Amino acid sequence: MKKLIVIHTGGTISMQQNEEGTIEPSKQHPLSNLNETKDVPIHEIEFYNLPSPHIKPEHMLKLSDFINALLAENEDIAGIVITHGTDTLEETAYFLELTCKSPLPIVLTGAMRPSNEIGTDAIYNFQCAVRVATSKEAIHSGVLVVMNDEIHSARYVTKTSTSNVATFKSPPFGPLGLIHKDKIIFYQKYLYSDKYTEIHEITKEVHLFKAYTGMSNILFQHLNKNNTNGIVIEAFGQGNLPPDVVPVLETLLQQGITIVIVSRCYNGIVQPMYDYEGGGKNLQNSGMIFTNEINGPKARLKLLLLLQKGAAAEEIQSAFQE
Ligand SMILES: NC(=O)C[C@H](N)C(=O)O
Repeated sequence: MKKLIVIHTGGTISMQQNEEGTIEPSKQHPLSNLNETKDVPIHEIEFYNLPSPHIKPEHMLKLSDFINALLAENEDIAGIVITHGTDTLEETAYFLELTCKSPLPIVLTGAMRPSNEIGTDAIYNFQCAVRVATSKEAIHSGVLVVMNDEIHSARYVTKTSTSNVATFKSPPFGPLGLIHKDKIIFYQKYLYSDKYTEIHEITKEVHLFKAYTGMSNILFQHLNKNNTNGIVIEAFGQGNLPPDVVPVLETLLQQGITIVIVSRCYNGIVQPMYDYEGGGKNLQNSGMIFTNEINGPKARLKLLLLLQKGAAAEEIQSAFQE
């Protein structure tokens, strides 16, 4: 029988509530040796024990290298479950989507309440992730996130509530599938596929900004080609910015800094519709790249990987059109 690999990285799912009611990392992983989750042989690895706000792209790269090597060297693996803090889970999931080669299920899960708190979702989410990662339907479905009886794709999933257990949603299209008591059903097929990106280190700097009314150019003025390789901006609506920031952004473009525009709306697409100062048409004419269906943090990771691999301007442009 093929085995399941479980990789723990930390987060609330790895923590315990103490007597004061606050949540802290625990020495012994609370989900280790859980008999009720083990219908398949499980090989467990404590890769990190980090709250997810401590996770950096460097950690993600190490994890992705480890997974690629593990799957290349072993034929007896059915799938992989990764436990992770929920704050940045969607970023690690998308990084793995961009950098892991295998069609085998890679499923991330986490918890909003630690395993010793009333109403914990830790054990249940873990058990569901194990079921999905060992299901045939999950093969060739991209990197998945399993929380609260739902299966989401790494590309679309996002954390929407600070504390509710039903926090993970895929705003544009909903979950790919649902986990029922006796079966797992995929209701949507994941058609999209980001190209595999191979990188070996992280040295590039990509910054993320969010547009707001009266946005000042003060922050952009501190950027230059010596401290910045790329910028992602969550722009207004269909991809528009306040006019005041445009001249400084154009200067940065002239220095060879790549600028990618996503929307700060979580539904709909960006498109160069408006032809006024700061309007999308003007931004695109200046050389900014528009991209859809990924949020700011994910676009930032994608740009980081593309720049890191040394992709030329046309390759970056077409990767963001995928
Ligand atoms: N629910 C959680 O896991 C949140 C926690 N702060 C983390 O991301 O590590």
